[in-house]
Amino acid sequence: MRFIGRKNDDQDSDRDQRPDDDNDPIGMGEVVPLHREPVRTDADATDADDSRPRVQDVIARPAPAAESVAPADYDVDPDEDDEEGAEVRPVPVDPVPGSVPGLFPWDRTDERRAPIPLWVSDAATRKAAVRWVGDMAKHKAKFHAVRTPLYAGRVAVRVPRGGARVLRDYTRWVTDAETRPLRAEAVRKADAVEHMKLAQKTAERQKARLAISGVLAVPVLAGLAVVVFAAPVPVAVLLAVGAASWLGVRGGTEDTPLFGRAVVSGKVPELTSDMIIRALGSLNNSLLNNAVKSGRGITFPAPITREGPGWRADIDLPHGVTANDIMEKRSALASALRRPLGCVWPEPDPNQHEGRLVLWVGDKDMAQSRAAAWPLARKGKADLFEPFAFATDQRGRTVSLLLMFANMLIGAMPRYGKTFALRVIALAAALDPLVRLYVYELKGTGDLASIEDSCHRYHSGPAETEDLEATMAGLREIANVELSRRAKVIKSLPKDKCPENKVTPELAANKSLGLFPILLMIDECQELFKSDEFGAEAAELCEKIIKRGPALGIILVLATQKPDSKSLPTAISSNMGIRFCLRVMDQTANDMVLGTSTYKAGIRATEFKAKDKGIGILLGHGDSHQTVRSYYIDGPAAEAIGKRAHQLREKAGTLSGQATGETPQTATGPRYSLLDDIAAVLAPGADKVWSETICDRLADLRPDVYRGWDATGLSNALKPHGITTGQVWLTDATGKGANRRGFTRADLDKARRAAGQAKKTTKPVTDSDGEMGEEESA
Ligand SMILES: Nc1ncnc2c1ncn2[C@@H]1O[C@H](COP(=O)(O)OP(=O)(O)OP(=O)(O)O)[C@@H](O)[C@H]1O
Repeated sequence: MRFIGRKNDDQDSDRDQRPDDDNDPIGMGEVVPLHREPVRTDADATDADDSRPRVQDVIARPAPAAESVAPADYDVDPDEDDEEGAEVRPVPVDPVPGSVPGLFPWDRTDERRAPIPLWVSDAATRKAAVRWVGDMAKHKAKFHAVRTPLYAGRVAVRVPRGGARVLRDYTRWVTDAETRPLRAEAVRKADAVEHMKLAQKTAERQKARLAISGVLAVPVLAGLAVVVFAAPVPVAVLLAVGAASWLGVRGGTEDTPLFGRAVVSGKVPELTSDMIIRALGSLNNSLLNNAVKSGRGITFPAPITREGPGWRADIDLPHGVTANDIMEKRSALASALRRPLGCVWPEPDPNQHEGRLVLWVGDKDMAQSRAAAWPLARKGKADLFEPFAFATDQRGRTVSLLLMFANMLIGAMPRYGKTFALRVIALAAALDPLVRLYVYELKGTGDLASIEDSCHRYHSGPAETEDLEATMAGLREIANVELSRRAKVIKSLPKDKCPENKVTPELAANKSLGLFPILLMIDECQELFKSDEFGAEAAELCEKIIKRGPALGIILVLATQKPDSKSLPTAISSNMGIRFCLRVMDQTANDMVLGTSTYKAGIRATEFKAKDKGIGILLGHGDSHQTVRSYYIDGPAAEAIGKRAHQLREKAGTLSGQATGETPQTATGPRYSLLDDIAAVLAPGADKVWSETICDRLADLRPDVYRGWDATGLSNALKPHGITTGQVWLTDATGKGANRRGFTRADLDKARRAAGQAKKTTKPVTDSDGEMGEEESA
């Protein structure tokens, strides 16, 4: 039993020396923890208040017999404590023996080991095994096929020697050569009787063997004659090759076998409990050191087994040491185990206590292990309401991602796999025909072009003004229009159809509601955020989407190669739900992508090396972070998947926007400006107007652009132009006065003048429906 509070000094020192002695910490037989009941000393008697039980007054003494501990002893009545003359009565604090769960086997929470080995039950491990056998067979066939001429040469050289050996062995057999030493020994001992016995036996054997040879010679010679004179040439050649090979093998020496070895045994050292304990003891952790020294405190709740291409050990660390403590020292652990860093993966077990460590040690460095094929690469659809395969973990198991109701940030230094990771997400979303795709790639290399013809909006460009404007158009369309439209639709739905006030698969599938999931993806988003012209507005719009989008079925995925506060506003980095950080150089970048203090907590993408392409830390998708490698989908594979996605959408009738051939209104497309359009529909002489009136008139003016706009959307669209809407008193057509949201002509004129000054020459602008035009000088 254990104590709460303080024991006497002797006990403490003893306990220090024996940290794991559960049963007898002070060497006095079983001890129970005790509260001090009213202690009747003279000093206490003078001050009744001091006699109340206090935690630091806990004492210990030999345990009473278990049965003498009545449950009533657990109730300590504080009033009783105050009674003068009460006896010192120890009160156990541990539960009554027998009341603890675990007394009966069915009360225990023992983990059951899987009856079927993992390589049979786990599809990934099974696939890895089958793949290994196939690969090995292929490799051996290729290895020996290439060496065939060499083997033929060796056979030719060895056939005479092989023939001579066969002849020698035959002669030895016929002449009973193996008994020759016995006969010689009999001669040496001058044992005539023994010699005669042996000689007679030998003569009999020789006779019998010659007879056998004579009988066998007939079919052998006949067969030989048939092969030479009558057998078809291929059969004769095959038999000749077989015989020559046999003689060649017989003619070889042990040092130079006929066939070379196709595989040099690269034995991976086994992982043993001794190795693990020694390694844990070298991590400079005093609790671990004590446990290693005393030989107690580190236990293995399950045998060390093979799991996937590596070894798995489940370890219960000493009390007070957490799995996180070990993860922080992964590199020291790898050094202690004498394995490359990319092979050593300590992790917590989310289903167990904090001190349970799962240590997986791979046979190969993660970066060198073979990349698995993406499960959706050849067939299948995706459903963004369900997790889709995004990556594999160190053990080759699929790691799935549920993007619905979340946002995602991907960050890394250049050339470490951001775009490849984005490609997996983009292709998965493209394979869900319900999802509307807005894809902006500001590197300009067309890395995501494979899904262009499935996208509602797609733009790829080297972050020039027009590329940023195209991206802003998409952002405005979603943040200023879609968000409020969707919120209205959801609000108007009956409770039984939308109980959680968020988009459900059923609502998304109902085309008339327009609540299809939207995936907005911006690669190299730092280009947008650091732009003087668009940065602030982009940050504001993204924040809006991040906060309100998930419930409304809108998913924002951002990728950046420059995770610093200027290139990635904190309001955005701190609100992203899912994060994937590939290799970064420093703590700041690490914490920007993965979240504040993650570096300190030992979650470090800085530890990846130059070879760790596509490998990163994924956080926010499950209970704990994971090191994963995104699926590798190269250009041609992406093209093929993109084509399939387009066909799926065509069949489902969900192609829209640019995918249907609609030309986005770019800088060279139709030219118009929101401010000019408002000026055009504002009644002459009116010095103020309601937003809803302007929305109706704008929809009449350009239905393709302004249809569906409401007062909120208009306010959002006007904000970047410096116009704030507010309550405006006007009378309606019936002459009834009312206060509604609107703005003044003075504000409109001011904004148009400002726009004119900012752009003396005409310059492309985007409106809030994502269409682009040109704003002219006022
Ligand atoms: N999952 C992966 N497995 C193996 N290699 C990968 C993986 N992902 C990326 N790579 C390799 O890394 C290289 C760079 O990838 P990618 O183009 O995605 O980098 P990036 O971070 O987007 O670069 P940039 O910052 O220049 O945009 C690729 O050419 C590819 O060879």
